[in-house]
Amino acid sequence: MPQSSRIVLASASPRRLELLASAGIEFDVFASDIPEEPIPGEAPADFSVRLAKDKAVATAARTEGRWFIGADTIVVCDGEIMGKPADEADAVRMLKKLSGVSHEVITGYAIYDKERDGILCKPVVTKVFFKGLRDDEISAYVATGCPMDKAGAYAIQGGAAYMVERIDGSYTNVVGLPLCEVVEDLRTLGAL
Ligand SMILES: Cc1cn([C@H]2C[C@H](O)[C@@H](COP(=O)(O)OP(=O)(O)OP(=O)(O)O)O2)c(=O)[nH]c1=O
Repeated sequence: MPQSSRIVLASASPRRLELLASAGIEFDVFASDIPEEPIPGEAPADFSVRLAKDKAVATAARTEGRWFIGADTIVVCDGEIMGKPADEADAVRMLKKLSGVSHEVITGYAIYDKERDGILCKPVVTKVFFKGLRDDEISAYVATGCPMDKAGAYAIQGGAAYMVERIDGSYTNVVGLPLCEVVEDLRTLGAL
């Protein structure tokens, strides 16, 4: 594939890589290093889209390629934006808050076309309903270490699968990349 037509996934997330690869798309991967802090008063969806854009554009500035995909996943529960937990105590706190209630998972994504200097970006929202969690379920799950690099301290595709009663919306969006939307946009842009 010529350098100029390459798709680049601007991410260190193994979940995003697996999802995009599962669609049969050829791409390169370069991790971005963007600070992930909300601006006071920033709406959750705006925050996730801003980070997605920053990841895509920052990676494009230092890497060969044409289309750069950035994404950011957050959990929003009762107005709180949950990124990755700071430590195990924070993971326990997050899971206790998610127990027995519904929350939103928002993945903002951006596709930056370096050649045209244009960007397409949007947030995708999935509603997730958790069963009530017992304290021993939470502590056993946190002890696995799995929650530590996941927004909201859980992985729907991993050890937290049994905690999810149902979802309303895209499953791949919860895992980290709304595949249906991203593939459709790549086609519309002429990247595929
Ligand atoms: C809610 C949820 C999140 N996650 C993951 C997806 C993301 O990798 C992570 C949220 O962190 P992000 O900051 O969105 O992504 P990242 O730091 O892992 O990767 P990068 O910024 O380099 O693209 O949480 C799951 O794997 N399963 C889930 O059920």
